[in-house]
Order: sequence, then C-alpha cells, then structure tokens
Amino acid sequence: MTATADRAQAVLDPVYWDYFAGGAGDERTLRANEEAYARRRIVPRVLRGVGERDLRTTLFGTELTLPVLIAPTAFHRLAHPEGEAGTAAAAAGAGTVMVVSSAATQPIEEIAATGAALWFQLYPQPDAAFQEHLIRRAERAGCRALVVTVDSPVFGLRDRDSRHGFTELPAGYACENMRDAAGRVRDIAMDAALSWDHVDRIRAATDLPILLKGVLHPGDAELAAAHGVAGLIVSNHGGRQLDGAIAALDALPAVAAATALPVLVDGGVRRGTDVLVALALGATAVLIGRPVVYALATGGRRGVRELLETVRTELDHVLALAGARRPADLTPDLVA
Ligand SMILES: Cc1cc2nc3c(=O)[nH]c(=O)nc-3n(C[C@H](O)[C@H](O)[C@H](O)COP(=O)(O)O)c2cc1C
Ligand SMILES: CCCCC(=O)C(=O)O
Repeated sequence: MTATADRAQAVLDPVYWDYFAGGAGDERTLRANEEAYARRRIVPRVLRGVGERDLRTTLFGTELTLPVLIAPTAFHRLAHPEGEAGTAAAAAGAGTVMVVSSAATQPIEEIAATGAALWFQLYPQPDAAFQEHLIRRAERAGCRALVVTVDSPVFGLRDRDSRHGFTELPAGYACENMRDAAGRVRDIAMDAALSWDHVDRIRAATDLPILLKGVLHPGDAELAAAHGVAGLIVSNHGGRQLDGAIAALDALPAVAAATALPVLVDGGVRRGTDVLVALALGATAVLIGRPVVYALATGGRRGVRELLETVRTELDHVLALAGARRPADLTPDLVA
C-alpha cells in the first residue's frame, strides 16, 4: 500500500493529494485506523483441512466474489480522467460493489453503464423534496442499496484543505448527482439538526435497503435496528470528521455484539490480513477508501482492478494460513 500511496502522491496535484490523503485536526484518528490493524495479531488454527477457499459473500441479495467493497469517496475525476466510471469498471470486473459518493463527478447513469453493482451514498438532505429526487434517480439508475452517511452533521475541519484554500471543485467539475429537478447542481447540505426522524423519512421514501454509515457507538446500533435499517457501516469517515474518534476496528466488536444486522467496517483496511481481522472481529464485509483513489490516480481502472485482485489473493492466502475456508469461518478467537 505504501508504494501505491507514494506513487499517487507523485502524480497528483499536491492540493488534491492533501484532500484525498488528509484527515481532520491532528489526524490522530486517521493514523489510529491503520494502527489498530497493526496492533492485532492472528492466532491461526492448523490441520483444518481447509482446501480451496471460497470468498463469496452475499449482501442484500447481491453476491460479491470477495467481502471487500469500494467505499464512497468524492471527486474521482480529480484523481484520473476515467473518474468514477473507471472505478466502477474495476468493481464490475472484480465482482464487487462500488458505493458511489454523493460527491461523484460523473452522472450515476454513466457509472451504472459499466455494469457494476452499485450502492448510492446519500448525505441526508434537509430539503425533503430534493432528497427524494436524489433517491429516485439512484433507484432508476439501478442502485441496489442506499448508504446514508450519518457522521457528518457538520463538515470535518481539515487543516490541509484550509491551508490550500481548497473549498470547491475547479471549473469543469461538478457533483453531477446533486442536480435538482431543474438540473441545477446544489451544494451538499450538512445539517446538525438531523435526527432519527430523518432516517424514518428516508426509509418511508424507498424500498431499497438502507445502511447507516458512520456508526461507532453500540447504542446507535441498537437504535438503527429499531428504525428499520438493514445494515451498518462502522466508520469514522477515514479520520476526516471527528479527530479523536475511536479507530473503526476498535469500535467494531461492541457494535457487532449490539445488533443482529450485518455490520460492515471501513477505515485503515490495507491488506488481506486486515480483511481477515475485521471479519474475525464481527464484520460481514469491509470497504476500502483511499487505496482505491490512489490506484485510480496511478493506473485508472486497471490500477483499481489490480488493487482488488491483490487484496483477493492476499485474503485467500491468509485464510489458508489461518485455517479458515470461508469468511464465515472466522471467529474472534483468531485475533489477539
Ligand atoms: C477523499 C475521500 C473522500 C470521501 N468522500 C466520502 C463521501 O463522499 N461520502 C462518504 O460517506 N464518505 C466519504 N469518505 C469516507 C470513506 O467512505 C471511508 O469511510 C474512508 O475513506 C475509509 O477509510 P480508508 O480511506 O482508510 O480506507 C471519503 C474519504 C476520502 C479519503
Ligand atoms: C462535500 C464532499 C464530501 C466528501 C467527503 O465526504 C469527504 O471529503 O470526506
């Protein structure tokens, strides 16, 4: 991973690099996400007759060839001219799901034309009619789930971006999926007044399964189930929102214990061993953010495909070494 990050930094405009790589505040949580994986050790089982591994995982009716999804990240055209469609083409080739950001720089219809299985990430919007318009568009484009990001009542304070004065997209780029009924691009609203009522409203507006992204507290996992949510993503937004927040991996066990819903996790997943550890500690699948952007920056769709295939190979390999045939065989006792 480090090599890819270095290569991405070398090809990217320094302002964009800092936007992609950076986090909030002192970037403590950003670092903590990776450190939490580095702290864990695997306690393998032997002589389990594992044989051929089977990495397939089904989520809300979609079969994935590996339990690794592409996290929603903004502005792919700033990383590479192929943009989100390049990332989606790689997801389709690898047989996994891409979660498309509200801040994608290409229309969802063009991203969907790659044939990829897509979920749409929605920042809950205070304007109910506008929000419903966004949801309908995602549905019509064939998105199979809504990922509602709930960790952003206000936007994170990111020192690197402030230093550069990076506050809006350059000319020629837009958040193409934030167009209203009149075709005008609206700013993504963040609203500190949002509450569980808003989740109820989104649920009433769609039959798509709803995942809440950005849950870290087990009490919120219990509430999510009570509000009819289909799944959770344990996440601190890659350390870009609340600096000082608990590392995603450290939050995972208590959230998984608090709910019967499928629990996904993102933040700091870099290798097959990290995937194994997250699954053992209660995740049904993981998502990867920055490494995808870096791979896109350096190699377009081919780069992203290569990244996914590397993670697949690594996960297959470490499952064998740890004595597990499939993701469901992984249990917390395998991690110290
Ligand atoms: C450049 C960048 C843009 C992001 N944009 C979004 C976004 O639009 N919506 C969202 O819910 N999360 C967004 N995230 C957070 C990711 O979905 C994810 O939680 C995080 O990147 C995972 O950590 P990782 O980068 O360590 O893998 C973004 C993250 C990055 C790095
Ligand atoms: C308004 C764009 C939001 C992108 C985002 O979520 C991030 O940069 O972390």
